[in-house]
Amino acid sequence: MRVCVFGAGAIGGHLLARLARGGAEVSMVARGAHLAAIRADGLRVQDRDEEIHVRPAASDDPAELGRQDIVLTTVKAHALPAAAAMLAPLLGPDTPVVFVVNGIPWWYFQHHGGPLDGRRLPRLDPDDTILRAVGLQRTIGGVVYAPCEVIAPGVVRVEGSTQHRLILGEIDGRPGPRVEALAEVLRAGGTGAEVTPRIRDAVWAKLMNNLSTGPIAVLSASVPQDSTAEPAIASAMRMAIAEGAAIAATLGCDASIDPDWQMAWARRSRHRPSILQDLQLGRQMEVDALYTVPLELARLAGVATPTLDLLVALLRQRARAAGLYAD
Ligand SMILES: NC(=O)C1=CN([C@@H]2O[C@H](COP(=O)(O)OP(=O)(O)OC[C@H]3O[C@@H](n4cnc5c(N)ncnc54)[C@H](OP(=O)(O)O)[C@@H]3O)[C@@H](O)[C@H]2O)C=CC1
Ligand SMILES: CC(C)(CO)C(=O)C(=O)O
Repeated sequence: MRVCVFGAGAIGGHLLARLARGGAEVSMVARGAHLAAIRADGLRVQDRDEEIHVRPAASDDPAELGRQDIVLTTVKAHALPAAAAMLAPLLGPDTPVVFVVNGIPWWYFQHHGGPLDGRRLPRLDPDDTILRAVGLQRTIGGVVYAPCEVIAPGVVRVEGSTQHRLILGEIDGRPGPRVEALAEVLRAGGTGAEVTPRIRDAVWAKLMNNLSTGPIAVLSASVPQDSTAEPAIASAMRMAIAEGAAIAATLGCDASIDPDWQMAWARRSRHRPSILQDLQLGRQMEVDALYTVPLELARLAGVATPTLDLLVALLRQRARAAGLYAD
């Protein structure tokens, strides 16, 4: 199976290493110092007590990598429109594209059913750029659990505080050999992979994690383990989970998150949530998919979210003040 990971930073590097170990013929689109390091010395992924060293074909020009059996995009949500516009050389007539991304994905209401079916999310896909470049037939949803960080160009570290897994789902819920085949290679590579007919449930379940830990991490400049030690913060995290679950339920999803499990994870985690990494590294912050849009959906669904309203307003203000978000 020829697989290209477009935007192989932290998450993409982790998945690429597992795909390579599972037997896929892997390539990656990257750029800058990270690309230069990988071209010179391969990609090193430190996962708990082992290091996976791979030497994938790597380029900033997809035309050099050619047509693939499957493409995974692992760029931040705000980088997707530009990335989508570059995908064409990687796509054969039937090449699927898995969008591995946190937050509400651009395709959320496509094949959704009911009165909201087909609704666009212009904050995530302005002018339908992604929709037009990729199309719905190719689109597969991807939700990932794996706390990762690029710790030096060409080097990714994966934290061990959670069970690593990629959850895959066709956006119309049909069972599909293409998602099963990818999951199989990932499992062979030693990481978790699941296929679900209800990918939107998985989107919301993961969002509970980001809603409860991301804004607080940014505002306190702390990892979850340190924040949860403060009772008032831990209580705000529980409120955020309850409000997020209420939005999901009103939109017909089961976020099926056990708040005690989520809090127990937070108490163990010394991972810098990726939104805090963005702030501290001076990178554009992934605010809209993870925070602005979920609250817009809350308003659409008529759900009150007072705790999240405050946390997200403060986060947006912090991101603007840092010059890493404009809106
Ligand atoms: N990190 C984590 O622990 C987790 C992250 N996630 C989610 O996964 C997604 C990816 O996050 P993460 O891996 O942390 O992000 P990273 O920034 O580490 O990786 C994205 C990579 O894509 C590159 N990129 C972006 N646009 C292009 C382009 N046009 N051409 C070539 N390369 C490009 C970036 O390069 P450059 O740096 O030059 O912009 C960067 O190397 C996000 O939605 C995030 O929320 C989910 C679970 C955990
Ligand atoms: C918090 C975490 C690691 C959850 O897997 C995440 O999604 C992120 O860092 O953005």
